[in-house]
Amino acid sequence: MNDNILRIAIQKSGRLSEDSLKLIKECGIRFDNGAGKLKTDATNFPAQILFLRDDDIPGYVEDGVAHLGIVGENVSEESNRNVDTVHKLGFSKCRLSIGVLREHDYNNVTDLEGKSIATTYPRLLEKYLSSNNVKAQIHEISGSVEIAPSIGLADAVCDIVSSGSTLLSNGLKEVETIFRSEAVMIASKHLSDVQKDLLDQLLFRIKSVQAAKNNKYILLNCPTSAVESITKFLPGMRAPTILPLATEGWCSLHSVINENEFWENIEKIRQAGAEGILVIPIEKMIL
Ligand SMILES: Nc1ncnc2c1ncn2[C@@H]1O[C@H](COP(=O)(O)OP(=O)(O)OP(=O)(O)O)[C@@H](O)[C@H]1O
Ligand SMILES: O=P(O)(O)OC[C@H]1O[C@H](OP(=O)(O)OP(=O)(O)O)[C@H](O)[C@@H]1O
Ligand SMILES: [Mg+2]
Repeated sequence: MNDNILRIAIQKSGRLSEDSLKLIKECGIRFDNGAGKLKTDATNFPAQILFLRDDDIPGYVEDGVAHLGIVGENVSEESNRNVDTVHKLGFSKCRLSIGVLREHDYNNVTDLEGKSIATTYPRLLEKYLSSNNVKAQIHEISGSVEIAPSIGLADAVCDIVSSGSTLLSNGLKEVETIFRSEAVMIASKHLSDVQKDLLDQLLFRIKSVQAAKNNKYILLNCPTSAVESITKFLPGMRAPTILPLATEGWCSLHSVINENEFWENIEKIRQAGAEGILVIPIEKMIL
């Protein structure tokens, strides 16, 4: 086996596929992923991409067949495989929740005592129930879980929820959240030194891509006298760039602004005297 390349397993087709492919491409790794291909070599980075069922990825990574994998934390935790979670990726956010029929008069988790619960996540469910001292019968099924109560297969379900529309359209209500998940990168515990170095390079690129998404480049004009108060809201990566304008007493200020604080800070900057504000996306941000 070649210890000098990174074999990265991603989901072949499903909820994680598009964002996983996009992330690898945004990291500048080029490869041909023609339809039906289950394995492809990167052309400009020592990596190979494997396209697999997501449930198989933690096992492949534990065995070292794949060195890295992108999966939901829910799948990684449920698999209980001996792998390292090296980075949270910020997409495919969802929760694992318990749902019961809407007409069920549910008060708290003890109402599940002696009930049957259909799920694809028996291990996570069992952990949650035993931490709440509840004994219920876990009925493991591999899909279409939300149908179970309406056909008499189980009293409750434990499945992935995002918008809640699948629960709603199957006559269910969400009563307990047992796990919050997002896509994560997992790594084998048996990487060679070269592979560890390649992983560091890849994580550096991923963090630069994520930082760029979370920040915007901002340019504005302001009276020179307002620079100090505006800078409080725009500290930049080190400090803002200040350039004089052709108009006496005015300058142009360039900085970065965090997406989460954007609207709140824009208002404060305007009140401090900024005008002609331009906000531009950043493609990569090297921290
Ligand atoms: N509705 C959703 N919104 C956001 N993320 C979700 C949603 N449903 C699932 N996920 C996340 O995406 C992962 C993959 O979901 P998907 O439905 O594609 O899995 P799957 O049907 O088991 O796929 P596979 O065929 O590869 O086994 C889940 O494990 C979860 O982390
Ligand atoms: O709360 P919601 O936004 O409705 O999302 C939740 C649903 O999404 C997933 O299924 P998916 O649609 O991926 O289909 P699947 O059953 O083929 O996995 C999950 O298994 C839930 O059924
Ligand atoms: Mg699966």
